[in-house]
Amino acid sequence: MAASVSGRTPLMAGNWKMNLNHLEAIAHVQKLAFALADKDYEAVEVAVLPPFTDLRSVQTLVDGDKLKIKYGSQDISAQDSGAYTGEISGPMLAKLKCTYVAIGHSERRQYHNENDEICNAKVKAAYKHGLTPILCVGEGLDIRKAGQQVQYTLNQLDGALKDLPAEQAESIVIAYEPVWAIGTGEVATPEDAQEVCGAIRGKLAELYDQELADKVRIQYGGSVKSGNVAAIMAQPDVDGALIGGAALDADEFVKIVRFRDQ
Ligand SMILES: O=C[C@H](O)COP(=O)(O)O
Repeated sequence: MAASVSGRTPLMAGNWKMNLNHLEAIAHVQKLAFALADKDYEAVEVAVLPPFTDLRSVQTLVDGDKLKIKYGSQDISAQDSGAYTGEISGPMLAKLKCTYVAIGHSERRQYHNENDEICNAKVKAAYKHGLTPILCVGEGLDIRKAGQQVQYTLNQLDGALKDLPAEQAESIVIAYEPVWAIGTGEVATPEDAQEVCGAIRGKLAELYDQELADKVRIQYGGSVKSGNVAAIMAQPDVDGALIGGAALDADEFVKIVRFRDQ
């Protein structure tokens, strides 16, 4: 897989949220696999984050057809096992050969009251079981209007990475998702994305060191589409995108993966 000038391979991840059942998931991944060619995977890492109920089907397809698409879950329990009704554990996700797990998505923070402490425990649970976290951070509209987006987002980062050793932190993926841009069609400008993604890299250098910070991939998320992805990806500290709505359309997702062609 080829890396960019930065040395970081871009990661395009489709977060399906609560969409597509397991049969639709198979059809969708087959469509992606048919459209994507070796040259796409050489330039970009491609991943999907389906609902839990789809993961076994996606695993069977990816394994059986030896697909290069990676997959992961949208959440993980901080616990390994036990009386936690409705939760899905790290060992279960590892058994399904998930590569990634999204942690702290703003919808989890908003609807399930997940705070930085919970995100921190989930990040540690992911590493404990060999899963790579995609840690989501980002400010709401009120914070943005107050001009506090950088400080707010860095505080979330700081909290979620508490006591995380460098050997783990160096492989984490951070997704900067301004909440006001999620599912609204209101995309942050490339400069808005760079401001916070650059600050995230700076914070990683402060918490660890510059070498580690330069390895970490930082995605932008929030109304990413084929028409705006190239300008966002042109920013020096943006190494991919976490795509919601547009990832549900296979043709559109493939165009996003091929952002270089635009
Ligand atoms: O995880 C993905 C983000 O929440 C972005 O969603 P969106 O592309 O539908 O705005």
